[in-house]
Amino acid sequence: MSEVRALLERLSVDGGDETVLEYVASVVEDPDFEFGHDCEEAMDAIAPVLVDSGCLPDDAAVLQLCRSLRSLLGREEANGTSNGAAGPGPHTRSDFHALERGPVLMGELGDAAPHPSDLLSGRALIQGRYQEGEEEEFTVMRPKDVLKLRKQNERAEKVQRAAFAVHQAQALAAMKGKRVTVLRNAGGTAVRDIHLERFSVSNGGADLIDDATITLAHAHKYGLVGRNGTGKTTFLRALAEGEIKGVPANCQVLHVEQEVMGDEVSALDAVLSTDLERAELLAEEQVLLQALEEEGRVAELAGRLEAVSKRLLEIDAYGAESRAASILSGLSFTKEMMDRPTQEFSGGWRMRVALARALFVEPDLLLLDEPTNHLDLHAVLWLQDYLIRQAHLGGGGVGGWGKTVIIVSHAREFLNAVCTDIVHLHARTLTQYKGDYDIFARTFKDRVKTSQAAAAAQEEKRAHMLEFINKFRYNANRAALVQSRIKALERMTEVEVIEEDPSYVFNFPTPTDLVSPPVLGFTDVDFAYPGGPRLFRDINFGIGLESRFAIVGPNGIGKSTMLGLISGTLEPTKGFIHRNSKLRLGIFSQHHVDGLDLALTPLQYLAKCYPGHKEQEYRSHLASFGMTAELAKQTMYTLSGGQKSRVSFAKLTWTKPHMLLLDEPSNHLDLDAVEALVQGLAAFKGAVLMVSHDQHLIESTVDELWAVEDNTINVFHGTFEDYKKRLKS
Ligand SMILES: Nc1ncnc2c1ncn2[C@@H]1O[C@H](COP(=O)(O)OP(=O)(O)OP(=O)(O)O)[C@@H](O)[C@H]1O
Ligand SMILES: Nc1ncnc2c1ncn2[C@@H]1O[C@H](COP(=O)(O)OP(=O)(O)OP(=O)(O)O)[C@@H](O)[C@H]1O
Repeated sequence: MSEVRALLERLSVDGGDETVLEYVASVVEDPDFEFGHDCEEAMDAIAPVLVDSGCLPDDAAVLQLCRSLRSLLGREEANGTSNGAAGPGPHTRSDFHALERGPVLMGELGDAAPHPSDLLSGRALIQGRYQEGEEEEFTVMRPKDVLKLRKQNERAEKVQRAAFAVHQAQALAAMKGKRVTVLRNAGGTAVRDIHLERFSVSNGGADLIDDATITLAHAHKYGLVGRNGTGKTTFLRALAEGEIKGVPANCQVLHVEQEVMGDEVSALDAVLSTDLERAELLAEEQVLLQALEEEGRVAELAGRLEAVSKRLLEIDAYGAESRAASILSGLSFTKEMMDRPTQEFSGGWRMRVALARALFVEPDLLLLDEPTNHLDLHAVLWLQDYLIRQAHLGGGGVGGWGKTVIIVSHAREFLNAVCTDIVHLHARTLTQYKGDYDIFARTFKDRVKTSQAAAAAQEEKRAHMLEFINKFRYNANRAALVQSRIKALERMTEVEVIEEDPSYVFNFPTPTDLVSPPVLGFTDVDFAYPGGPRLFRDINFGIGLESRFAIVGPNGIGKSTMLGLISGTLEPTKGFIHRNSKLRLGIFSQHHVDGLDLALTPLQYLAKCYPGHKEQEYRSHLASFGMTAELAKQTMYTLSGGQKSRVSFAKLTWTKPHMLLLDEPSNHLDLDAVEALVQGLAAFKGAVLMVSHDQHLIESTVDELWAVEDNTINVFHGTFEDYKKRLKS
């Protein structure tokens, strides 16, 4: 261990956090690292991460550490100004939080700014990359200043990366610490309605819900809807973490947000093991039976064995396995998959295990966060039926549902099928509506109209009164009337205007060049993953720039694989795929978030992916997918699901592709954004190929359905509704 690392460990609370200390050591040991005047720069770089991770209690402790480190590394300041008493450092934790909004960007450098992308991407002014005609837009900086700025940006990026590492470590620890258990009410009063009164929710300094009050009626199914980034997920988290008052102490709340941790336990056991009482009783039964057999202690053990067996029957312990299996099967697990260790499943499938556990546990309040995003159409239809059917059974208890559910979802059909009520998060308030999504949408529209009409009428009335007052103000005969108008005017209360959300536009740029046919064609293509079964055989088709189709098919049949073959990320095992060398593709993968560098801001990310442009270009491109200037500067791990999707859209369209390959593009997007996507795709002049189970998106954007079945792909002659019926049957 280096001396620096040892010093860090010695001065940290409880020896510090491994990841954080490694990071801090690597930062300060960098020969280019500058401590700055009285360790100012060092504080900038390491104080936030050390304090936020709990390694050091406050900035004062970090300042002392910085001074010790500087002396250890022999980087004392020449004038020796640094030996003052320890006190609060010049930089505070809020500086660090400000960094979550990105490092200093060029817009903040005023006229002295060099070409922004050169700095964003950490390159080039030094290499003399200015293009002709651009000189008038900025004053050329001295190379020394550019280097300094570049270093600042690099340092800021390092801090962002450390913050992200800490965030991930914390999320992992929280996930490990979560215990999901079937709780049985030991004679206490069953949980009925839940009243949440006067609560507020914020995240990273953003106020998301302000002084809201709602009642969750027992066994109702609530759809929680609202624009991307309004705070739905944050609200559910706060509810699950017990941060909102009003949830009774005996109310079990379960939030299905993250997949289960992968280990050697099978999917079926991962579900069954949530019933701790059952597991313990079964184990005890085994021990008792064995003792009876081996030691013959009948008189001593019979009583306990009888009690254990009675309780096992009471809790339907022997029916649990078939119940767990039927849930997993509904979520598209085959028998073989149920016995497979969870560590062998992808994130999406482990998410389904988490969902299966929650359905098995039947908590008093179940919180589902965009459940349909992880499911294939078959599983979505099953879940929909499961929640409705079980709800109608009512009453709860083993086998029944009848518990309260809040579902965050942007899937209109799903919300309509399942929800009894809608909770709308809008303008930092929560409003409850009876009925399904469509009823809510109509009612909300009416409320907006009515409130605007009432406000307009009020305004007109006010204007009339003012006119009267002004006209007769000096008329003694009308003095009483004027006085009464003034009083009435004072008494007039403001009419609350419900603002509609501003409309979105998604702008898919039109390619500036054309590609002549043949654009893309499959000739006798076969495909199998190494060691896997053959997924496609003898596939032949062509795609032009006017093609618009959705690939449909049951789960695991090969839809995403087909998109991979079309895009060239997968090679056929036999046959040939022709792709015009001029063809540019824009690919939105189902797991697009995995491709984002979450420690960066959207601006930094675009500049890294496509260097050599002005900051304003990146900004306006991000804006064309609804990313505001604020969001463009926020580190991406702090963005909501829908906000991250927008960054992916911005990235894939930067090159002005001729063909869009979209795998579940509407997942995470709010309904208005899906509408913007529909309009954007309609206006797009190029090919659109998608995999989706979003009925509205499919019906409004593609001309054909291509169904994958029996190792081949064929045009399906019928609507998506027809296809759904076929899948259900
Ligand atoms: N550090 C931060 N600084 C500023 N804003 C933040 C920070 N962290 C989170 N936020 C904001 O808080 C909000 C959290 O959104 P949340 O994920 O709860 O929204 P959501 O309604 O679930 O969105 P979606 O529909 O896209 O899933 C987002 O707008 C996000 O940008
Ligand atoms: N990289 C891989 N290596 C091996 N097998 C894979 C790989 N990716 C997918 N598979 C398998 O290939 C089959 C087809 O997968 P694919 O993801 O194309 O199906 P899909 O129809 O898109 O499914 P979904 O609806 O779940 O997205 C599945 O059985 C899957 O387990």
